[in-house]
Amino acid sequence: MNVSALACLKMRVISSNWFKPRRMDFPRNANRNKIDAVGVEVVREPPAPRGLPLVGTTLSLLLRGSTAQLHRYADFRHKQLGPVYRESIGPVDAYFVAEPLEMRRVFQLEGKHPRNTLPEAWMLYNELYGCKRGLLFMNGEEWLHFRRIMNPIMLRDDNAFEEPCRLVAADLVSSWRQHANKQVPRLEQSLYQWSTEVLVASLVGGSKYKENVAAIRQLPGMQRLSEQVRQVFCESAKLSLLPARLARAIKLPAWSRFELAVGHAVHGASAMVLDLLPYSRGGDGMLDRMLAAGVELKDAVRIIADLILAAGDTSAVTMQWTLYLLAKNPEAQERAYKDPSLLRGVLKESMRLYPVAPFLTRILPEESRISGYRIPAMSLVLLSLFTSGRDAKSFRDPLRFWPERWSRNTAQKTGLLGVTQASGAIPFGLGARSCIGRKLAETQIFELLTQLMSEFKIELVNPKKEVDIVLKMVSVPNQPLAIRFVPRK
Ligand code: HEM
Repeated sequence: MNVSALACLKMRVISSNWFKPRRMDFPRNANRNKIDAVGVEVVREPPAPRGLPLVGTTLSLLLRGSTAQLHRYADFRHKQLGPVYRESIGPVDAYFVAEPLEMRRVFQLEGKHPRNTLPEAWMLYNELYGCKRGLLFMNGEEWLHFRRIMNPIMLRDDNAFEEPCRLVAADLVSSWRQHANKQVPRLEQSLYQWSTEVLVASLVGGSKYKENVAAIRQLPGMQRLSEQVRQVFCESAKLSLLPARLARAIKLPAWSRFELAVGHAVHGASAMVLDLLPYSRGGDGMLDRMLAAGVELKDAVRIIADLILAAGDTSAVTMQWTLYLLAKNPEAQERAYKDPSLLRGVLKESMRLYPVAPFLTRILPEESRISGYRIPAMSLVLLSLFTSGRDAKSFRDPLRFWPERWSRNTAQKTGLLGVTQASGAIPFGLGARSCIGRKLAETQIFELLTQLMSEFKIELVNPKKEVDIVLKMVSVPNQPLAIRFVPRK
């Protein structure tokens, strides 16, 4: 990690302590029309829910499950107020947008140096420790400089991620073979380990990783790294319900645990990059390519350390939702087994229904119009991906897990069988600041699914038990997934 980037962070997540309070810069009454001097332009204010004196709408949010269910709360508000509305949640004043074309427009309005928001605790940590971090935390010219270097390295089209992803997936599937027919133990931990190893393998490149896999696994920090990354997410999630500065000021154990977890993960990941140097030289991995592109080692270390964090929860959690959906829908699973080209649709459906980041955030630099509503400069805009991904206007039979909906069909305007507006589902974001790990994430999930499904059926241990989203920084299952893999032969 939405540390989304570290979070991709993941950031994505909003809780009441995420943002600093902003001055209310226009009156609260919704839909107040304004006419300019020549009587031409009608500027509307977005609708806003009515709140109680002093507490505003906090009570409604609490009754609907608090910030752990913010995606459902925003969904309820969209149904009540429409695809664009404004609400203050705690100290945070935000504009929520769920209309696909208007969401696209937000990316056009984001400016040359797009800004999103990050959890207060992460920012506070960096401030206290004077930490210089990776892409997720950079802004302005520094971000643009490194992003331009990293784009061709990470979003390239030469299938360079395939071999590292294949090798790491083969190891995981082989470890799962020992537990065939039984509930997979420590599923979440194994998937964190898988995403961390995929990143390490991609850093050194497929052939170098193959040559040195035993030595790399023996590196002192390697065993601990995925657990350190997982801990950052566990501790960040706990802290996301409290104002971080207050938690620190009153010496809450949650802050100390968070500080410790981030310290371990950032140092562990940075040390790992240095340890990998001798193995990556002369290969085609990301690390060598970054250095060849002129990135100084100290910058490569901080950028990669954050990639390791950003990759951990996003890929691991997306894979959990994908396994859940396949197990819950055995017929769709059989169709995807028989026709592996459907796997693309499987992943798209999983991220549409269960977006790891249920909200994308942007701070728009200029005063803008969204759906005709005035959005003042420097406003926080939240794109409600949970709502837009489940909207019948964009997706036929929207709650159905239907991988074929993404198959080509020329009779449809979008060219896709069950999709009316594809930008209703943008799990990696759009535009210049969209997820830089997209290609790696897609490749690693395809590789693991391909190997797993060719050998096993994926089943739920308790098929009747419904699993739902809870927001803990990102959208995670509200209970540990109980899955088993049943050999096909
Ligand atoms: C299924 C897996 C993943 C999902 C759903 C995901 C999603 C996202 C989202 C929604 C954003 C913010 C985009 C925006 O604000 O427009 C983001 C940013 C980011 N992601 Fe991912 N991500 C995934 C995997 C990864 C992986 C594997 C890596 C690292 C290799 C990664 C690295 C990053 C970074 C560094 C950023 C910040 C980019 C910037 O600010 O320039 N992500 N991701």
